[in-house]
Amino acid sequence: MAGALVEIRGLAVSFDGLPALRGVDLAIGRGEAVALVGESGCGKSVTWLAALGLLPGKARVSGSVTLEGTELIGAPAATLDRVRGGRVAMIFQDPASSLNPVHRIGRQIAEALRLHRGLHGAAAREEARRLLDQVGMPDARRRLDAYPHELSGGQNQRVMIAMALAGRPELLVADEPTTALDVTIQAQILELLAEIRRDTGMALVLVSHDLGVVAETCERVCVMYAGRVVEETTAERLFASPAHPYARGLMAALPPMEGPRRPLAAIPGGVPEPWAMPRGCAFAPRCPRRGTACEAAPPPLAEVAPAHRAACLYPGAAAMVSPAPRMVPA
Ligand SMILES: Nc1ncnc2c1ncn2[C@@H]1O[C@H](COP(=O)(O)OP(=O)(O)OP(=O)(O)O)[C@@H](O)[C@H]1O
Repeated sequence: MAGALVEIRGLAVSFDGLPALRGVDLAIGRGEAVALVGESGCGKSVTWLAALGLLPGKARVSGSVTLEGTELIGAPAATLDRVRGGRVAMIFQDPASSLNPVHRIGRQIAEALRLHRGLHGAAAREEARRLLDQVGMPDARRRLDAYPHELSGGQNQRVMIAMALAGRPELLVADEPTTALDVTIQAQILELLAEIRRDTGMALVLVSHDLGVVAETCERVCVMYAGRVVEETTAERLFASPAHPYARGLMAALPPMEGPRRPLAAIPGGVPEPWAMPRGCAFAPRCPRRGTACEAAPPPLAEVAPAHRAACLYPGAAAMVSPAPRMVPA
């Protein structure tokens, strides 16, 4: 993507010699909202933890992640410290485990403001209050003195978002930000993220396994499978005409919006274990449309239509009886 804010190329990660990411390619434009979806363990979180240098020391990382041209993989700790919580912020599923239980939330937000904006004392406290107001915390001034255990899960997630905003990020990565919350609160938090994006122009990456959440919040969707991006297009197009059989399976597993209830179509089989990764397409063992070519080498992520890429030799709508493989340049 020309002039991308973040460009990820060939990102590979392994733990103890076992692959978790196997060459992820992904670009995020300025102000864009992109969803990363896929089954548990496909590498959605590891992608961003690797990008921000947050993986444990045993992780082996290769490939490239650039933030407006600055390489982050292997960057000095000081560079990563400035980027994390500054230009790129990340929030996680369980706010309680990210907040410090023994410090008042005002102090925790003020600390983020000190680190990333050099604010101290009354100025930091006033800005912390403003941020809590911005994230819709009721009675923000009084809440500055609360401890995390005195707030609800939804309120703690708002605190996490306020802390993330403290560094005026250009990109917020929200990793399953609503999974631990009940349904009505989920909707409020998603609306809040959308509103902040509109107001600040920051880009948003939403990591989620919930396609409903994705459809409402993001313009573009990247579907991951077994450590790779297998399809990437607009949310609208993905829902209307998914090209990769895995994405088609995910769509078929969605409950209908209206009309009579029908049983959920499950994708038979499971994600391959890292120690038994197929040589070719990782989805081939589960794929109703696989051909012998699929087992030879992993298909590249290639354009199937304008602004629509899929890593499949037989992309498209109808199941074919005797498919002819798509020609891919060597
Ligand atoms: N610290 C770690 N040590 C060893 N393996 C790890 C570690 N962190 C992640 N992995 C492995 O990396 C792979 C990708 O994990 P990741 O958490 O990115 O998946 P995910 O798509 O975000 O799943 P979920 O939706 O469950 O969060 C998994 O096989 C996981 O077991």
